[in-house]
Amino acid sequence: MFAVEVQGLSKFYGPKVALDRVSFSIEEGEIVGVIGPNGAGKTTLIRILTCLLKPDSGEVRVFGRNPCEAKELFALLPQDVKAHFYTLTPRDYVYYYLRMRGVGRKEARIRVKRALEEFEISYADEAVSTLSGGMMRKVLLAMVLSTDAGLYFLDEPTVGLDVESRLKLWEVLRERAKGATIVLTSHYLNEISSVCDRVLLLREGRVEAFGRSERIAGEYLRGLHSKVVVFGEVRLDGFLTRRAGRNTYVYTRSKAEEREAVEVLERAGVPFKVEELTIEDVFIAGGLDGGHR
Ligand SMILES: Nc1ncnc2c1ncn2[C@@H]1O[C@H](COP(=O)(O)OP(=O)(O)OP(=O)(O)O)[C@@H](O)[C@H]1O
Repeated sequence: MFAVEVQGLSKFYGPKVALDRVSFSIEEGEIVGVIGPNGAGKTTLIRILTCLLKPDSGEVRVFGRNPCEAKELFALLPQDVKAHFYTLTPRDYVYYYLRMRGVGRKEARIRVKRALEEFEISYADEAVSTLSGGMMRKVLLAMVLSTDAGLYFLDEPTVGLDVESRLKLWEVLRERAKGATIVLTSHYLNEISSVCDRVLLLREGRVEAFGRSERIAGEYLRGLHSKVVVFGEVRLDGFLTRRAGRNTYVYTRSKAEEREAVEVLERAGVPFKVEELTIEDVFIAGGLDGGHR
């Protein structure tokens, strides 16, 4: 049985199409990253899969059931949690969440300890009103992942997390995927491709691609060979270049072109680094963000 199955799913907000005949299925035990530019429909999709929003048309199945009848089988970390119980502590959050999901007192206490340790939450007994955004995000992650759900939906789990916490999360997710399915959205494209088995690329409400990130990158970046990251502003005529803050990305089409770019940059004495193409380049060089593909 598929963990998630979606057929011809569409969702409109008034005249606006948020999801347009979306179809895909996710195997049990997979980690799938839903990616796409702002407004692509990622959150709308997660909300429909978790019974927070009704689709206008199409079929949605979570472990073979309507999502609203499968709530005990999945756990959700929403994109933004607007209201908090300010006097409660991280320990209370995880504990009461588990109790609400029917876990007994003793078992809940064991799992709270494990979850707080797993995410290295050293502030477990402080009121959540004193926590920073990133600290709170970690608490919510520990809370959601403390359950033994068969399926986790994590909408932007890394927002506000520092690098170390992000890497920790990827490690926890890889471990958790040994017995569960995980669907997550994130804007950290390179990290998402290292943690996810497959990525679902949405654009303007449609499935643009679904598969291994290397395959998608290969397909969309056909004709490109490598990326030269130049630490500064340069103009290289005849090359596909993109400005990235203080850096310039120079895309080469062949090994010969890469050598040519390297020689020019060495002669000019500009520092640079040659990198392999990744899924992030699909957005930067492939024009998915700019919509001119
Ligand atoms: N409540 C709403 N009312 C009207 N339009 C909405 C509503 N929610 C989302 N939309 C529109 O639907 C489209 C998809 O939005 P959604 O939030 O699903 O995108 P997203 O991919 O999650 O974006 P982001 O990366 O910015 O979080 C967007 O064009 C958005 O403007």
